[in-house]
Formats: sequence, C-alpha cells, structure tokens
Amino acid sequence: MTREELRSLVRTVPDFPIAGIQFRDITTLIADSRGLASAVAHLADLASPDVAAVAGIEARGFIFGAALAMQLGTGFIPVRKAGKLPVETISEDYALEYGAATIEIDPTLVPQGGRVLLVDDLIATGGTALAAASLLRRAGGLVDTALFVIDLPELGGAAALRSAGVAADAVMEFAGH
Ligand SMILES: O=P(O)(O)OC[C@H]1O[C@H](OP(=O)(O)OP(=O)(O)O)[C@H](O)[C@@H]1O
Ligand SMILES: Nc1ncnc2[nH]cnc12
Repeated sequence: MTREELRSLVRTVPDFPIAGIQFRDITTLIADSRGLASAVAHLADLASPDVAAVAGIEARGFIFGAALAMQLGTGFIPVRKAGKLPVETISEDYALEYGAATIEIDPTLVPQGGRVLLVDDLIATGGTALAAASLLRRAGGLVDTALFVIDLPELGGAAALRSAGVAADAVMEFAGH
C-alpha cells in the first residue's frame, strides 16, 4: 500500500481523550488485512543499517515495534509503563499531550554500544520518545534514530528529538493536534 492509502486507514476521533485533541486512532489501520504489514514494511524501509535491537513503547509501540524487530531480524526491548517489569528497572518521568506518566526498562536487555532503534505508533510532543531514548542511552545503547507511523509535526516532537541527537522519521504526518 502507498503511504497515502495507509494514511486513509487512520481514524480521527475528535475530542478524545479530552476536548480539543484530534485522536489519531491506529486500530483501524492494524485491523485492515494489509494495513499492519504495509506499515511495518514502510518502517523497515526507513530503518538504518546495523540495528542491534528494536525498542517499542507500551502499548501501541509494541504492535509495530515487535513486528519490525521480526522483519529486521533483531530482538525486541519493551519500554514499559511503570510497575510492570518483574526485575530491577531504571525509569523516567515525562509529560504527555494530555497528562503525565513514567516509563521503565530492564537495563540488562540493552546491547552495550549497539544501535537501538526506537519505535512508536505516534509522536506528538516527543515527551514519551525522549524519555525512552534517555533510558536506552543510560543503559548503554546507541540511540540515533526513532521511527513512528504517525508524526504530528505541529507539536514539535520530531524537532525535540533531533535536538537530542535522535533523527526522527515517520510514515505519515497529520496537521493540527
Ligand atoms: O509524543 P508524546 O506527546 O509523548 O505522545 C505520544 C505518545 O502518546 C501515546 O501513547 P499513550 O501514552 O497514550 O499510551 P498507549 O500507547 O498505552 O495508548 C502514543 O502511543 C505515544 O507513545
Ligand atoms: N493526537 C493523538 N492521537 C493519538 N495518540 C496520541 N498520543 C498523543 N497525542 C495523540
């Protein structure tokens, strides 16, 4: 599928989860018989060489991240919401477009000095991805690229990632919040 065809599979839900937010819902894309595979193929085209591991952010980043890891022939590192991992973790707090949260990783999963490709469904303010990149770097990973299915460029997340030395790319963009 073309990027434009994929883009038409994203459902926009106004005023979710709060008034003023245009929620870009990827459930309609992944439920399509070709949508998930096509999105992952486009992500794989954007991936840099020599990826040692793919890291995906809970929850929607797990869907694309795990599939991309299989496509690239790497392992998958889950970046989890706080309190879910059964071992000693490192954590970061971050602000969201609507709220705040904490994410954690098991640092022993990160290949030392290896390139860790960060993946999520969507980048808005970039708070989540920046926190994840910071965690993966603290654990010894080389994080120079992050891939998203959707970028909301007006919220500045991709630019914030670039300022932190992480090149951000996405399969599609949506204007507005
Ligand atoms: O760029 P940001 O402003 O940080 O926002 C983007 C993040 O917000 C969404 O996740 P959410 O926290 O809603 O969790 P979910 O995947 O569990 O639905 C989305 O999947 C990204 O992870
Ligand atoms: N506008 C949006 N749509 C879907 N997920 C989001 N996560 C943060 N902002 C979002």
